[in-house]
Amino acid sequence: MIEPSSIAIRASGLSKRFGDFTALDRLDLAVGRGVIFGLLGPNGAGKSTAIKILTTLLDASAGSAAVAGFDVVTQPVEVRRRIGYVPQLLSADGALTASENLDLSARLHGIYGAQRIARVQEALAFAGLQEQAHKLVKTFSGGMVRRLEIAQATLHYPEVLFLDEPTIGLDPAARRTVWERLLQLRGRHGVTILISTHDMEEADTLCDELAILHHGQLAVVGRPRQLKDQVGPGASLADVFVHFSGAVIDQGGHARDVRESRAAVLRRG
Ligand SMILES: Nc1ncnc2c1ncn2[C@@H]1O[C@H](COP(=O)(O)OP(=O)(O)OP(=O)(O)O)[C@@H](O)[C@H]1O
Repeated sequence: MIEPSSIAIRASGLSKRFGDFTALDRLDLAVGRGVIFGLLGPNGAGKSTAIKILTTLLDASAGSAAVAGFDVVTQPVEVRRRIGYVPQLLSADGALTASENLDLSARLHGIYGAQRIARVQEALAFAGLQEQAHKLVKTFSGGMVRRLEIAQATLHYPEVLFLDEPTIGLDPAARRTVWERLLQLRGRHGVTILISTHDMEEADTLCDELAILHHGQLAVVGRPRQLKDQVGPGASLADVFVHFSGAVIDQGGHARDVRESRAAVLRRG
């Protein structure tokens, strides 16, 4: 049993209906501080909907949620001050340089003067983009853009970071670099991280705990090891996913084809 004060994200009976369609159905979650938590589920399972409600971008139809100790409905400003959010679609501006993007994020978070200059430098170092600081983001690889976006989302030192499919469309090396950055944030700053992912390796190696959503409902929650043991001897996380969601996994270990995703920087050209 986790002590209430050490819970960074709590959802109770969280539901979302779009007309007659129920996208999220009475979701209960408790994510401890400093945990890297993965949300898995087939396309349309309700992962992004849950993230949008927890980040105050969408109102729930029923239930309640608290992030960093504040209610997402009654205290949205307090929640926003304490979270970072990396959305599924690109959020960095391709027509600006890395440095300008970070500067903009700092201003949006009310960070000014010498502190802003220092934070931007720190963020460039964190993203490994010091040498590209003055290059336009539209010239960056997908991995560089993602590292920049994570740096932008953490410039104000959030307690909780939400990432919607952070490594989708990235090559294995770029994906690992993103994982390293996330582990660094958790290790050095104790940031709680919630990610949605279709990538079984990411879920297995990066996440401390996982929840599998299916048709908007929580199918199962637990540590990767526990979930594999629950399914049977020698079970992989892909087996766990198929067992609890009934969905298929492609040959790359992904729960769906992601070719269409993140057409990346091209659309900014
Ligand atoms: N604004 C909306 N209006 C109507 N239906 C919506 C809306 N947003 C989401 N949905 C539906 O709700 C369901 C859950 O969508 P959601 O984006 O949360 O799924 P997901 O698990 O994140 O899927 P994916 O892995 O494809 O990103 C889907 O069937 C989607 O079509």
